[in-house]
Amino acid sequence: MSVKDLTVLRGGREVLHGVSFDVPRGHVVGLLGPSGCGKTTLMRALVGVQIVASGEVTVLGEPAGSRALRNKVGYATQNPAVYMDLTVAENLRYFGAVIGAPREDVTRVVDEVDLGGQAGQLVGSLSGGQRNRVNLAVALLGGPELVVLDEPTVGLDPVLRQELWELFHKLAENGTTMIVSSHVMDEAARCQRLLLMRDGHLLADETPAELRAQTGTDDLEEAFLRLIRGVAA
Ligand SMILES: Nc1ncnc2c1ncn2[C@@H]1O[C@H](COP(=O)(O)OP(=O)(O)OP(=O)(O)O)[C@@H](O)[C@H]1O
Repeated sequence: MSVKDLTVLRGGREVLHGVSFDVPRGHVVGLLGPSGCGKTTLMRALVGVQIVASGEVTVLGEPAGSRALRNKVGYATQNPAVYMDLTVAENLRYFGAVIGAPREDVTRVVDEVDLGGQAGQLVGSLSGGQRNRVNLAVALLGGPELVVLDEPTVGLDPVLRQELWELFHKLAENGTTMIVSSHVMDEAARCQRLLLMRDGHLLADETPAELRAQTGTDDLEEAFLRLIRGVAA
């Protein structure tokens, strides 16, 4: 996947200012940065639903959003986009049918997000964290080659967060590229690559080890702050 000189305007204001990076397949990539820095906008451009002012976004060798990518890219938005008056399984069967996923995929993704016990429950009656996991399960239907997840671990307890990160790595080991956004730096250490953003600019594109070495601290939150101060200096 490659992004070249991507500029995006939202509400008449430039919110991404010429962002460029490459992501190799089968990596877990963290997209990190403070609220409002442009993470969601960048993710929208990757899945091809964002109007871009200029630049190029290429996904699995195709222009982002092209028809050939329809079944190859999974996207979970920050706010769950599932039907409240359907059960977990009904939602997954419905979205699976839309993208032509095999029926047995429903059981697989329900297990992956650990919602086996809630499969027959109405989504409207689930907790916020469980609802987020239904949203995540939808993104995993059909076994996409690129999965883009907007803050998938918000509101989850530490055990579940740990399990989801293990799932992301398992999927990546099988060749899926995972782009996962977060605004909490303690998730950064769980990623193989980090894209650090601030105010619509990409500040860094490196591994956690490289970031630690470059900034001279083991604490990734502090590393991010040092990077910002360095850029400002
Ligand atoms: N529909 C819109 N109209 C105008 N401005 C927008 C719109 N959507 C987003 N923006 C602006 O674009 C910038 C980037 O927003 P974006 O949602 O990409 O940030 P983010 O890093 O994902 O934030 P968060 O972590 O809070 O979700 C922000 O300044 C935001 O106010």
